[in-house]
Amino acid sequence: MGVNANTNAANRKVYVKVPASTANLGPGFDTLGMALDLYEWIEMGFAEQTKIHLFGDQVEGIATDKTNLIYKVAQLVFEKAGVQHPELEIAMYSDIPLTRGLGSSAAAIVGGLAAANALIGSPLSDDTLFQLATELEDHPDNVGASLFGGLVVAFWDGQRAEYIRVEPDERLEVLVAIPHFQLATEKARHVLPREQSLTNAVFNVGHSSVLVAALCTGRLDMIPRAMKDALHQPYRAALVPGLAKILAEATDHGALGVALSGAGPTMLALVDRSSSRKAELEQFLLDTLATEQIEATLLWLNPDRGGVQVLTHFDAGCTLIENIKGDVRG
Ligand SMILES: Nc1ncnc2c1ncn2[C@@H]1O[C@H](COP(=O)(O)OP(=O)(O)O)[C@@H](O)[C@H]1O
Ligand SMILES: N[C@@H](CCOP(=O)(O)O)C(=O)O
Repeated sequence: MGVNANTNAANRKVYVKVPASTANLGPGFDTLGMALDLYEWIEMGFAEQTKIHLFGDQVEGIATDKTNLIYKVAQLVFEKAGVQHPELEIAMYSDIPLTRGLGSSAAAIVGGLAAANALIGSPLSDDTLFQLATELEDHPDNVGASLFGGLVVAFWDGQRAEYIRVEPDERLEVLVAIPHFQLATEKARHVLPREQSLTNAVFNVGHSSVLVAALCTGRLDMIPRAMKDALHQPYRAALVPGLAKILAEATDHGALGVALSGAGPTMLALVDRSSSRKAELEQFLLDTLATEQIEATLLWLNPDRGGVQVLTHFDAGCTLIENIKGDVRG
């Protein structure tokens, strides 16, 4: 994370850009995450009175008072650093859809932590931010990916989270089908059984291990067999019409592997970017969801490799939205 620190300026502002993420990648329940090139931007500065401005289509229902998640995580950073800044001006623009399994809450947490830390001169290390983010999100897969970018293999034992970042294979492209309905992660976790069989545990340890090894060694041919799960997708399929068929058949239509993205309802296919079957895969996903009367948006994405970025080239005279349009998105 690059930081432009100037801690003394009361009118100082920082800007961060934070990627969306897909968690689990099938068998890696709560342990495998990949950052995606879909972003949220946050501007944060000190203020006399707290003001929160939200821009974009993906902000419905987000609080604009001190209950806002970004405000609250910023206060955690200040507390941890031993400073007090109760009044903040925050602006946020996001392209990450809410409650769809693309890590919007993790992006808000990571973006809020990174912005607040940069605002006070970055006293907290990346590892401290990762520990804080994992505790807040309750699992390290999304937050690790949004923080560090790329593919993050992680675990959390309730005390500490550990991770290894893996560079995603250049050949990997991602197709997501984002249904036009929301599914809160909390609800999708409630359908999971508290206890699992040894058979399921062994199935997932094996598949997840081989999937990680395949992703680390460029064995894309192994992804179709390794990207299978017994711990969460079978239970969550009841919440996402069409998921069971898509999981069973997408590899027959050109996907390397397919999974529920995070807790859903978005479905994600890994695709070899040189594949000649992209249109066939798109049609299969749309037809399957249409049969279930599910409207969905398809998006082609790439892995994000940089994770959260503290931006230094924003124009302090512009609003966040003007900056994003002008400088970031061209
Ligand atoms: N930018 C944001 N600012 C504040 N809260 C946010 C932001 N993004 C997400 N959230 C909170 O996170 C919730 C979605 O989290 P969750 O159910 O885990 O879904 P997902 O992370 O898959 O999008 C939203 O309903 C909202 O409460
Ligand atoms: N491992 C978690 C991931 C939730 O991700 P989200 O993007 O849906 O918030 C889970 O599967 O519950």
